[in-house]
Amino acid sequence: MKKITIIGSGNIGLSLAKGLVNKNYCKPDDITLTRRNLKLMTDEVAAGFNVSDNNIVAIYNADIVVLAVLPQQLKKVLEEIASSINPEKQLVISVVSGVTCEDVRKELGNNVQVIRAMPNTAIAIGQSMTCIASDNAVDKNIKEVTILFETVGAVITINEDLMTAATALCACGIAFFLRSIRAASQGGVEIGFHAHDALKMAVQTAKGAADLLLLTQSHPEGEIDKVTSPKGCTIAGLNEMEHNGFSSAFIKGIKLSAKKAAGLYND
Ligand SMILES: NC(=O)C1=CN([C@@H]2O[C@H](COP(=O)(O)OP(=O)(O)OC[C@H]3O[C@@H](n4cnc5c(N)ncnc54)[C@H](OP(=O)(O)O)[C@@H]3O)[C@@H](O)[C@H]2O)C=CC1
Ligand SMILES: O=C(O)[C@@H]1CCC=N1
Repeated sequence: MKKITIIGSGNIGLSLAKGLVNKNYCKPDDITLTRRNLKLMTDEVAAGFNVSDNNIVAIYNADIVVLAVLPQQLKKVLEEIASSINPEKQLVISVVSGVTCEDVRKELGNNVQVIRAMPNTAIAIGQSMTCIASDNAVDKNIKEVTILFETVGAVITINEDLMTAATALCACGIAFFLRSIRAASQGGVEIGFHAHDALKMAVQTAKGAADLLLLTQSHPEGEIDKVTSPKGCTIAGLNEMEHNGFSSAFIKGIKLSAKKAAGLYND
């Protein structure tokens, strides 16, 4: 089994580690997690992961090195590990937003194979939408990374210049859908349900909507047409939402996130 070192064990680094173990891609002992504040890793130690606050030592035996620190923290990490990476044996995966494969190679060396991956936090339960891209990785490595991320969700390979768009739509996107579920539950409370019931009803309704599209490959508007009875209450609510800018707000939010994602490295 390949050894994986994840540099930066925050929200997405940990979600990835947990997802890979939950889906039996590897055992906790195959994964080394790093962060500076090791005191916050007691749960991960108890779960059997290797932990370290020394990135150089942590990557020594790794086949795959995953970069999962904030964009603003990356340069320091790359400078630190540059002379310890072995381009012949080690593959680098970066999930860092707004940082190109070339940016990573500028610090690590031109012969290092770098693949960018953009997952979302549903990776912890094997339900990520992950986009991957590379400008220099060989097919064998792309395939290996595809298989890794397919064990924890769906994967699409895209051109690298679409990576910030993928960040907005999928990685940030999960927050947008979560907020819409929260908003639906708040509406539910106002029309008479207790909060926990309203949330459960909103969550299952959202899941049903997503599964309808996934399982039948139908178009959202086709499914909406089936709900909106003439002169009915659905079209009344839907049109009220649109008059208040629902679709427009969503689209504008995604566009702003994509713009912001592109500039994070030098922020
Ligand atoms: N959150 C998300 O949903 C997604 C995030 N991303 C990208 O993933 C990256 C991480 O995001 P996120 O997990 O949210 O951020 P977090 O702040 O939650 O995690 C970053 C982690 O990096 C650690 N860290 C910082 N500096 C170092 C260092 N020098 N060596 C080792 N570890 C270090 C921090 O711990 P400590 O301070 O203890 O060192 C922290 O645990 C970002 O680039 C983000 O753009 C991509 C897709 C989705
Ligand atoms: O908000 C962020 O910047 C990160 C990148 C994608 C999801 N979270």
